Amino acid sequence: MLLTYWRVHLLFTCPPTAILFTILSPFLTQRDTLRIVFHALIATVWTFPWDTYIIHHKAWTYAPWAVSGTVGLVPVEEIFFFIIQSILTACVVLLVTLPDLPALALAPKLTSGKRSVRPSRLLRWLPCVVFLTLAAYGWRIAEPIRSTFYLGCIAWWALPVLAFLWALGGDAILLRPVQTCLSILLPTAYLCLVDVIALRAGTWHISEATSTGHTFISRDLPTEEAIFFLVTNSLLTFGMLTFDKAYAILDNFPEVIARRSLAEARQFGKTATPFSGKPSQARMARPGLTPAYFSLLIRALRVDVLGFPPSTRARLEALRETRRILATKSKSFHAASFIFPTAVRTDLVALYGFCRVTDDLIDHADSPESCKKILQSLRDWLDLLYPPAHRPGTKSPSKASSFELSAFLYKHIPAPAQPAFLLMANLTSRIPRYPFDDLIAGYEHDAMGRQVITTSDLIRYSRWVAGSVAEMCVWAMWEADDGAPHSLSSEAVSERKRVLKAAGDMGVALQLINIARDIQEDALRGRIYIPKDWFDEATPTTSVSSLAPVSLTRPSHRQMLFEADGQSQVSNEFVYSAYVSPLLALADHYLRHVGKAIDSLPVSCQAGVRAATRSYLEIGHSLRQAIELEGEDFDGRRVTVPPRRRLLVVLQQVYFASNDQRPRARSRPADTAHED
Ligand SMILES: CC1=C(/C=C/C(C)=C/C=C/C(C)=C/C=C/C=C(C)/C=C/C=C(C)/C=C/C2=C(C)CCCC2(C)C)C(C)(C)CCC1
Repeated sequence: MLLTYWRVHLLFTCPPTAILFTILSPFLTQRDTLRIVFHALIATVWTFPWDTYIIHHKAWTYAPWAVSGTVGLVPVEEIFFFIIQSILTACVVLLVTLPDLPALALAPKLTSGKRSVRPSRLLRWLPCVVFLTLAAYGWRIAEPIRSTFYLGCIAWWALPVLAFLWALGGDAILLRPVQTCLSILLPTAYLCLVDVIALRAGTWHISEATSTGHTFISRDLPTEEAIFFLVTNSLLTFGMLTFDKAYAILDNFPEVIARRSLAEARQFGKTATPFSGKPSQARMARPGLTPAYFSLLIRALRVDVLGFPPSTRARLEALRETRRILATKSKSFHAASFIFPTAVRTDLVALYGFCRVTDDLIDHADSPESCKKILQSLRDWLDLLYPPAHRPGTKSPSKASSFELSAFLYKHIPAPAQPAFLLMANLTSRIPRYPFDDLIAGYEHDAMGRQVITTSDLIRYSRWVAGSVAEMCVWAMWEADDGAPHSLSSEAVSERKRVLKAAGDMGVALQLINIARDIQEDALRGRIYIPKDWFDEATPTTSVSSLAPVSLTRPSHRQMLFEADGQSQVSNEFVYSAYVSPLLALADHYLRHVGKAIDSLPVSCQAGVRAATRSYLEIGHSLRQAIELEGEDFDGRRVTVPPRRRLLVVLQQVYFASNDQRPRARSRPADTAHED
């Protein structure tokens, strides 16, 4: 069977591209699509005239039976090749950089004190000089009658663009050496293999007169072809990573981009007010093949990262440190964050880092007084970040300067926690104050040893500690949504309110599952979150009796659990199932509207939220299974979900979640008359 040019594509270039595209599709953002389309376009525009020129000089020829038609001298299949290779390599870049935070590749880690910037400047400019020199040499040797024609043509055609890309993004590319090498070498190796197959089948032919005759690895692979794929994949990889650099600056350090107008400058300092639309100008630009968008990207790329002002540099280091802490202390969160688009991921790292370190500060406080001091410091921090609302007739309160913020941190917050505070300060333009206040109220509840008396106390507590965090995440997702409208209609505002309510409910549900899993562990730490009145046989409330009908009448339950406080172990006679099941039923109640609300989140975040929620719900599922099997003998051990099962659930949610598989309540308790 003759291997026509279309067959080469159908058999060898389309399938891997389709597979990679399908793997990536749940994670693709508008920006990614734009990057891919841009590269396919520019590859075609840049390569077509050059290809016409080398075909004209017969550097390469194609068998007439192998092509279906031509545009000028160039076969249509060849034009398709420019496009498909761009998509293939762009997908490889996206895949290998999926777990990255591109902001961290903006500048090398600050080591002891001030580092010399000379080596980095040298590395940024030296390759440009080398590329341009080689391009000039290529121009000299690219005479049509010489055996160096094809090699020379590749050099003068590709190397000036490589030099340009290196000048724009070389510093960021250098800091991602593994990702860069993989993105270039994997498609290069594969396309060389395809090339060998096509050359052997006679689909196309490289002229002996205009090539050096050297081969690489295989006898059938001319060195020029290997170099050709190496440089084209380098062009695509450098281009993709340079876009990443621009986005990292726009998303994380918009203040360093030259401000053009006073209005724009004001926007940078604006704090989020509920539903005011998108606050930051730099993030507001909608991706598109428009001059305005590209001029914004170029402005970002013109920033000298090594010359970042100290406060910006400090934030970059804070991000690095917070990410390091999360990667060691919270592996599952760290892994789960890969599912989110990078613009959201940085904010989620900042949020989670802040929650984690503030929780640790409270947990490790050595006395109730120091606990109170920490709580007060947290509130003072919020006052600095969110000046009180401006009242008519009074002087408008101004935001604290970065000097004031640093001075506050230095005085009141232990050094290891400071990076997380610094990062969180960057979120105030996207997340309003109220969920942070709620979180602090939750900390206070724990720190002051307050008791959970009623079901509504339990729900309020769960809203404070978990619902608040879920709402913060939703705010971060909206802000990073590049497809969101710039001003919101009244329907969009009510939709957002509904989503925020559902996010709060989801936080409550997940916290209830957490409590159900950790009853024993919490009791050993002196914390009991089961409402006290669930133990009270004398006055069972309607809702409690419907939720926990089985063993509330057992005389010794209340005593046993509360006696565990301060003792070394919890009695084995405690009937855990009597409290775990109602807690799970209550969680189901709060999950009722969650699935629908997830569908209203920015599309690029839906897979991540679904996967994170679903894998958490698996804990509830495992608890239920244990209770179904063991009944009243269930001993309250901390159930875990095996990593394989978790991975499966995540994959299923990311790739196959249909409406009936999305996170939702299992069943509705008979009586769900909870106050909340
Ligand atoms: C020839 C030949 C062939 C093939 C072909 C092909 C396949 C091609 C491809 C090609 C390609 C695939 C190319 C590519 C290119 C690319 C480029 C050229 C790029 C550029 C870029 C840029 C320039 C960018 C820039 C930027 C950024 C990055 C950011 C923002 C801003 C700006 C826009 C500035 C064969 C083997 C068949 C046979 C023999 C011969």
